[in-house]
Amino acid sequence: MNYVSTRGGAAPTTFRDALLRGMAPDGGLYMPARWPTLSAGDLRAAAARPYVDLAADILGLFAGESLPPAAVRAAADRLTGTFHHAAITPLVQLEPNLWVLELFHGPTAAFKDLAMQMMAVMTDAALEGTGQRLLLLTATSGDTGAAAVRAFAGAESVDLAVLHPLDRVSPVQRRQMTTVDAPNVLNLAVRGDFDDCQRLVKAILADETLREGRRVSSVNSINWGRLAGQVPYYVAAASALGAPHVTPRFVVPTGNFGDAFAGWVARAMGVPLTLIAAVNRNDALARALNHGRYERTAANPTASVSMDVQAPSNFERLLFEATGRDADATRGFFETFARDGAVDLAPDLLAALRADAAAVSIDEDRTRAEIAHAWKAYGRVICPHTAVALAAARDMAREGGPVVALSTAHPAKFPESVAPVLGFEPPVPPALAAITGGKERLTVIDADLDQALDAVKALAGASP
Ligand SMILES: N[C@@H](CCOP(=O)(O)O)C(=O)O
Repeated sequence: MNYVSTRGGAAPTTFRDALLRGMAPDGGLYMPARWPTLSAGDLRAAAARPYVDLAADILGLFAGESLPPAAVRAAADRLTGTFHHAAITPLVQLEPNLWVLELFHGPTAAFKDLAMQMMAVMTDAALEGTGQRLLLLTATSGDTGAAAVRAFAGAESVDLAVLHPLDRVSPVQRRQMTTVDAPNVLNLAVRGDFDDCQRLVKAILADETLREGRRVSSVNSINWGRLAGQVPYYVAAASALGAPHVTPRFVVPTGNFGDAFAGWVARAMGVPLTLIAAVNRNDALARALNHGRYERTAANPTASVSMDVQAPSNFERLLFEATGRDADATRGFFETFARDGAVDLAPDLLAALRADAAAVSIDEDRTRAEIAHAWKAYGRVICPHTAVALAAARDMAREGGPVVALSTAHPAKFPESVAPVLGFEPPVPPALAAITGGKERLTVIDADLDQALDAVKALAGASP
């Protein structure tokens, strides 16, 4: 299985190399050269299989021969030891046509653990025997950073730099990242928003001087390894609902569009499903799909902090596909976007994008109302991100056919948003029980490439 860049200027490469690069050297994102397929029989069987078996098979399809099969199997098996639910991703029915897919039973109580735990094992395998050190970078609006710190803190051959927007992640998310005392982890709190952090990560990845003597990659969903690890739960859930004979709608709370794009991938592999991205009032994606103009604005703080994203990285993958894999058009689009901050979508391109995904924006009042409704109607305490998805999903369930809202994080990560609505604090799950005290370690920087590079070079022991 080969991987190609969305911008067409990088040589095709392997899964292993894509994993260890994070982004293609031409600034594009890696995509499989062709989509592996699941047969109708695979889909019928998936629901009855243990999640880790399904995950191992799907990861194996993407890894090809570039990683030993035993490493891929060990990556999937890691979920058994680290998740607090036997089903790993339980699907829970709320109403006749409405389900939530619980993705928060991992060690940091967010869906990011599903792929991140597997990436840690695959990364070890990819580095084995190379004698190389790997510098990993991640931009986070809260959940990815926590999952990355948990997965890579103390890793022998890895350094990890996590950039989060200062004061714009929840206190629990921040402490999950900053109270871990590991010499290979650096937390940078950036005066800016998530998009500034992601821009800095992409710029650091492009810095050739850092690459002397080490590999440099990212554990954001720009890395294909992250997306591959998020495909299995779509397959498992669709199969449980009757695929291939049923076409469920998945409503995905969306920030960087990685989770939603993993759903797109499942469909490309043969899973019948419809994709709806639910965003908060940071609605660049919804404006693009609904009004035809992709425009970056500063991110607004919301209760669903992890979705405070206005330049979702994986829109590039969706656009690449919607252009019929036209790398020149994709490169041109994102160069214009980087320069002007806005691009109008041509009618045929917009139609192709709309055939792939829909998007709805849920405001803060509806988010709070949905948290209240979920408690009153179902006795469930949900996080603000889940509330954004569930608000949209409930509307759709009335139209008929199965609708699944992805429940991406545990509410105890966001007590400051949930408690004022419900009048009580969300119960704390085992994964979060230990995160109350502890000294915090973080360095505050401006949204400035030189400051970020200096800090990252100090972590990696590179010459300034
Ligand atoms: N929602 C994210 C933002 C980064 O997303 P990713 O899936 O690209 O890592 C977060 O919580 O950090």
